[in-house]
Amino acid sequence: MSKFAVILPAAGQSTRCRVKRMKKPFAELNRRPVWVRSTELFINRDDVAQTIIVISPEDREWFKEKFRPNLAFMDIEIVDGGAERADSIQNALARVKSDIDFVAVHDAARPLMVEEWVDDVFRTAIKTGAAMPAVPVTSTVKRVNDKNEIVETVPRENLWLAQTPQVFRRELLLEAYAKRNGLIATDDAQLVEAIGHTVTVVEGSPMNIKITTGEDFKIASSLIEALPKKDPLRSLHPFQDDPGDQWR
Ligand SMILES: Nc1ccn([C@@H]2O[C@H](COP(=O)(O)OP(=O)(O)OP(=O)(O)O)[C@@H](O)[C@H]2O)c(=O)n1
Ligand SMILES: C[C@](O)(CO)[C@H](O)COP(=O)(O)O
Repeated sequence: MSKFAVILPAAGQSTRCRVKRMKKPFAELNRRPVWVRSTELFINRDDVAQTIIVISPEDREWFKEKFRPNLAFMDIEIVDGGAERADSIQNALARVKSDIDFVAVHDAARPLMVEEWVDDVFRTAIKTGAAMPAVPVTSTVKRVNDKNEIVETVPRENLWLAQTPQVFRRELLLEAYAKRNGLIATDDAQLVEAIGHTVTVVEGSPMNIKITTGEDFKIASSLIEALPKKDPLRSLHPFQDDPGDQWR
């Protein structure tokens, strides 16, 4: 069985969204912290051998104290975040063990992923070396200037919205970050593309939203009940190399 490390970036400043003055990964979504929802998806998987959460240095001691009960039951490493998301990932990547085959990077601010969707991305990454979920753009796309005037209608054919977890062979992601040269990439796939490696998209679900604003909390709260329920028999047979399932 391939061994995966999971990196959960949770070190952002959450400038677009504070809930009771708390940064979004630490706020509660339907009575459970966002970061816990995002982490528990991975921490109990048989194929996940290492879990790292990235926390801003300013939050580190507070985080360890506030979530001591949760952390007590999780074999999870806390790494300091950086100024940009890519800096945070780079810090965590340096701690990934050498016997890890694949690295999955999943925004702690995306608490609505479900197990079978993760299986699909993991399975595709095993086959291709690099995979990520995305959803096709379904609305018309406009480019707008700073006066809110439309300057262009962007052709939306073959445009997809990237999501996470983004999953890469460990050596590939290490090479991509080693050649980053300070590029402020907004996702990890961009760095892998930049070194010429194909990244395969797995069609995802629009329900796998990233909590960015307060409105997203309301959307996420209502979506939780709509998520596919976990198949109780699924965990008895972790995925093998069966044909890639389509997202339900
Ligand atoms: N320097 C950073 C920036 C972002 N993130 C994490 O990357 C994910 C996606 O980033 P985003 O949604 O942009 O979060 P913030 O940067 O906190 O949001 P904002 O831009 O509103 O400050 C989040 O889980 C965030 O905590 C991180 O670990 N380190
Ligand atoms: C990684 C990501 O979630 C893919 O859509 C997105 O790029 C994160 O961007 P952010 O500005 O750091 O939220």
